[in-house]
Amino acid sequence: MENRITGTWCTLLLPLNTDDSIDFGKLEVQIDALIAFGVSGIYSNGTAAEFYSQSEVEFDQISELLAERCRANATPFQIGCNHVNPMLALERVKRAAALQPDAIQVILPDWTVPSMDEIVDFLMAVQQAANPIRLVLYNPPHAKRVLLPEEYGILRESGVRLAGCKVKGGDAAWYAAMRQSDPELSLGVPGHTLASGILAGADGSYSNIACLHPGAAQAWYHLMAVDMERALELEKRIGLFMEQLIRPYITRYQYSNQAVDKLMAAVGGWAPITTRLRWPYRGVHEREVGAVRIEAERIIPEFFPTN
Ligand SMILES: CC(=O)N[C@H]1[C@H]([C@H](O)[C@H](O)CO)O[C@](O)(C(=O)O)C[C@@H]1O
Repeated sequence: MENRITGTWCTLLLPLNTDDSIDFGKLEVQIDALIAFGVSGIYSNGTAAEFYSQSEVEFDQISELLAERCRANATPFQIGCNHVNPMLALERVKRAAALQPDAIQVILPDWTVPSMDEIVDFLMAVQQAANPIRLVLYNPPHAKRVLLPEEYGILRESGVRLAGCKVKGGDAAWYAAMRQSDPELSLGVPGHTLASGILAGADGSYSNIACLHPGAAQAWYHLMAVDMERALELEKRIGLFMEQLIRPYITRYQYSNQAVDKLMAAVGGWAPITTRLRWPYRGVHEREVGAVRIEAERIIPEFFPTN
């Protein structure tokens, strides 16, 4: 089982100046803070890191910085090579592979719905470009095509060897079908339900609540191994926090997932991250941060350690 991708994986979040340029100094501080918390791993360029609006030069700078800091500190890292343009995604994979990450993440081609044959063609080329670096398929619920468990089996039979997937998860039948399709696939699920996810058969998470506090999210992951009952009790309160304080920004005010991930980081205050998102997406206003923090501290004090 030692090859499985487990634990709490923390996303990078782009620190942006008021002209929308990236503050690389602050990004380095953020990466070093994540490393100091001893998290299971760090990844770049998911949705939360705003991969969809980076230039190729910025992509390279971010990947190189992450690789350099993680390698110096023996911290596992994955590079997101996601791009809605499959040609550019493939080029990103070639450049990222040279940095020797623990895995490379890719999304499926995502403008028109890809057929299964097209998906296999895409992933076979990506696999060859990444070799020997392993692949994680980032297939979120909002992807144009969300793969069914049996389709992971088709990928495997076609020669695509995925190390992991980053997905929404599902019920007991979904976990059983995934295991049957590809027993070697590490199942990475959302952060705020990780304890029940682990009970059901997940390996780890690409975690939203690690944005709130990476150290607390990691401690929660460790708690799952020693006292699942307490971990599940904390999950209930994390759920309350999400429902009461975070989800309304999405459902009522139409903010994006990445907007609330950055809001959580600003609320947690563990690194210099503001709520700003790159144009044209909107971040939650900074003035909301204080009020959310007061309420959040009441519900999940574990995420606001004092030292
Ligand atoms: C609820 C939750 O944890 N959301 C996280 C999602 C899911 O892990 C993924 O979509 C699989 O469902 O991934 C991100 O968007 C990402 O990697 O950028 C970060 C976000 O915080």
